Amino acid sequence: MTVLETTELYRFFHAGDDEVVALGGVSLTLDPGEFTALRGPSGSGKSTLLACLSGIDEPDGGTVSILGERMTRRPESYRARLRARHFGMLMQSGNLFGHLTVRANIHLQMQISGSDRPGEIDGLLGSLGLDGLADMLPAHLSGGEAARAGLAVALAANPSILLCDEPTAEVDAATEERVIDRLVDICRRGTAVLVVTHSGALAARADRVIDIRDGRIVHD
Ligand SMILES: Nc1ncnc2c1ncn2[C@@H]1O[C@H](COP(=O)(O)OP(=O)(O)OP(=O)(O)O)[C@@H](O)[C@H]1O
Repeated sequence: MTVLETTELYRFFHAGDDEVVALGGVSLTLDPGEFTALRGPSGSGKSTLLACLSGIDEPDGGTVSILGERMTRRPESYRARLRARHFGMLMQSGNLFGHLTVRANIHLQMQISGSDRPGEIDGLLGSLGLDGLADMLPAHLSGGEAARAGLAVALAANPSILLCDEPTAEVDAATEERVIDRLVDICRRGTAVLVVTHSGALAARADRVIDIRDGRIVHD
């Protein structure tokens, strides 16, 4: 079964008299175990698309369905429930609570998603090159470490779909390979993974590369 399906997604923003078409009719499906890279220049609509796919933002037109259940045009509380149940997310704004350690952030996500496995936290961090950082507060991490800690939180949900915005920004090549290995690993266990990236190394390992320009898919 398709994990996520969108039909003709539109999203408009207004600044004074000007209208920006952030999404201009995006239709796509993501299947279990599929590793998809999403590429596009700055301002092409990548973050807007992730926000609409996850129900954080509501598109102005079109539908999003997760495992056959429509998410669009539902109350925010309904969308939030679907998001908690099915999605792992690493957004640009970050997804770590600043007053909790990395370990507590991951543990909280496990509890929210109903699979409390605290014994797996150190292994998860190790697989992302974050050994020894479990008891740090997010403010004490570098940008790249914070992004990977955010990815650990997203992975801890054991999600049906994982959405990541630039998970390998600010990391060296060896660490990037570890992160990509971890993404491939969760895909092989059935998660649909969609990653916004500018990384050639990541796109080369993806099953599928989607290019977006001016809010439209120009290559899939
Ligand atoms: N809240 C908003 N209000 C007004 N315009 C917005 C808003 N969010 C996005 N936009 C506009 O919509 C377009 C798409 O933005 P979006 O952030 O989705 O692009 P992006 O591809 O993620 O860019 P980047 O790679 O720089 O993060 C841009 O023209 C942006 O200025």
